[in-house]
Formats: sequence, C-alpha cells, structure tokens
Amino acid sequence: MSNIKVIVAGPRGKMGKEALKMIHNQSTLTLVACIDRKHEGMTVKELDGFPDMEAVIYTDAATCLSEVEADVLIDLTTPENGYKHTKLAIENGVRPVVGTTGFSEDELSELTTLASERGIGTIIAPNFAIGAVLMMQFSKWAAKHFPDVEIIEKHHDQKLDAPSGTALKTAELIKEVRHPHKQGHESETETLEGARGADVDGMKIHSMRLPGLVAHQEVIFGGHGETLTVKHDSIHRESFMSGVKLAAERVMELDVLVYGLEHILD
Ligand SMILES: NC(=O)C1=CN([C@@H]2O[C@H](COP(=O)(O)OP(=O)(O)OC[C@H]3O[C@@H](n4cnc5c(N)ncnc54)[C@H](O)[C@@H]3O)[C@@H](O)[C@H]2O)C=CC1
Ligand SMILES: O=C(O)C1=N[C@H](C(=O)O)C[C@H](O)C1
Repeated sequence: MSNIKVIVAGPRGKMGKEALKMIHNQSTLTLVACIDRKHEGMTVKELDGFPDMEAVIYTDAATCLSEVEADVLIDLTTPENGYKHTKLAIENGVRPVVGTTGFSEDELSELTTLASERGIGTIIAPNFAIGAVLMMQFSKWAAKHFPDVEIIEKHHDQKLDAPSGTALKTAELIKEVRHPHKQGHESETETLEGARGADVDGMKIHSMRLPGLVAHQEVIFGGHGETLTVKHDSIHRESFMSGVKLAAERVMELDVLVYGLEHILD
C-alpha cells in the first residue's frame, strides 16, 4: 500500500489524539495537516509534542481541504462540523473517513448522493471497533429468531448525541430482518415520560451517560423462557484505531459512500 496523505479534523479531541498516535506509529498513513478550532499555523509537533509531525493546523476547513494535497480526511469532531467537513472534502476530491456520529438521515442521504455524483469514496462508520461491528452483525442474526429486543447503550458523560450512532446502526440492521411490532404490554403506559426509551419500529433504545464509561452496548433479546444478550465494551479508545486505519486504506478503492465498517471487512 503506497503512502496515504491524511488530514485529521479534531486532533485535540479524545479520538483525534488517539488517531494521531495511530498515524505516528505506522507506515501507510502520513499526516499532512489538521483542522482544529484553534492554533492556526502551529504544527502538530508544537501542539502535541509528536517528534516528527510537522503537519500544519488550519482553523478554516475550506482553506485546508482546497490548499493541502491530501488523499483522505479523517473526521472526529462534532455532528454539525463533521457534516460540513465531509461535504467540503468530497467537493475538493479528498476521501472522507468519518467517525463523527449524530448526522441526520437527510445529511447522510445528501452526502451519499454527493459522493456518488463526484465518484469520491467515502466511509462513514458509527463504530470503528471490530468487536462492535461483530456485535451488530450477531444482533442482526439473533433478531431473525428473537424479534423482541431492546438496546442499552452506555457512554461517557461528554457525549453530545443520543442515542449513539452505534445504537442507531444496530437498530437499522435489526430492522432489515424484524417485522415492525409494538413490544411490551399492548396497554402499557409511561407514568414518567421516557421510561420506556426511544422507539424504532417498536424496539426500544435506552441511553446511559456516566463519568467513567467509555463506549458500551448490550442488545438484549427476549424469547419464551430465555433471554440472549449480545454485549460489547470499548474500554479504551485504542479499540477504534485498527478500524480507522483499515478505512483510510480501503476508502482509496471506493467511488461511493458506504455507511458502516462491515462493508469493508473481509
Ligand atoms: N466511529 C467511532 O468508532 C467513534 C466515533 N466517535 C465519535 O467521534 C466524535 C468525536 O468524539 P470524541 O473525540 O470523543 O469527542 P471530543 O469532544 O473529545 O473531540 C471532538 C473534537 O472536535 C473538535 N472540534 C469541534 N469543532 C471543530 C471544528 N469546527 N473544526 C475542528 N475541530 C473541531 C473539538 O475541539 C474537540 O477537540 C463524536 O461524534 C463521537 O460520537 C467516538 C468514538 C468512536
Ligand atoms: O462518542 C463516543 O464515545 C462514541 N461514539 C460512537 C457512537 O455514537 O456510537 C461510537 C462509540 O460508541 C463511541
């Protein structure tokens, strides 16, 4: 694999820092610039102390994506900015690898159309951890046999979006095999609003936010006299990095947008 020139948006965030470490420690990706809210003109070396990272920080995404010669944008920011960066990247011929979650369905559909029109490979993956991708696939399989299911996602208390991108993606995969139906008692009522969680075609999603958590999900299926739980825990953000690296390599071979890492895993 020849060397891939990468821009990272959000380099000072929890995921951005982990991505810089990953890029620093391997040989197929080279950091050529960063997009940040602050520190215009500084280098990553000056900002974070990585000894040989001379990549310059831009505060204006449009300038960065139009001026810097780059193959891939890795975006790890916020829903609003991630969407803007992804759009700008596609318009400038830079392939986006997006970990940022919280995009609306309309935004995803607009980006899908734009990527196809421009022929620019794009990967948006709500979860880059290989174990999480397997947890979602196992859940889809289980839902064929256990159509009553509730998703419980648990995250750190700095997370902006709820439910998590992973929970929504899990529900989307389960929807492919589950007939919509209301779960629980047909006459059940909430005496406290929100008690039964968010609703996707009758299946429920519950979001927990607490300090000390990283990223965790349980998908609980109920049957006759039995339950089945499919569970994944990211206990360190390093868990996401093999997926980010794989996506940055595979996006070079794509000319459309794919949503979910499962599309590029062997
Ligand atoms: N797909 C995946 O596997 C994973 C996705 N995520 C998602 O990644 C995103 C980032 O997560 P964290 O690193 O935990 O958040 P964070 O809050 O630690 O980092 C976000 C960073 O984005 C920066 N930022 C905000 N606006 C910006 C702008 N206009 N330009 C450049 N940088 C900007 C902030 O300064 C901050 O440093 C979230 O959407 C989260 O849900 C998080 C973990 C795994
Ligand atoms: O914000 C996070 O931390 C995470 N966000 C992603 C999501 O919304 O699913 C992926 C992972 O769960 C961590």
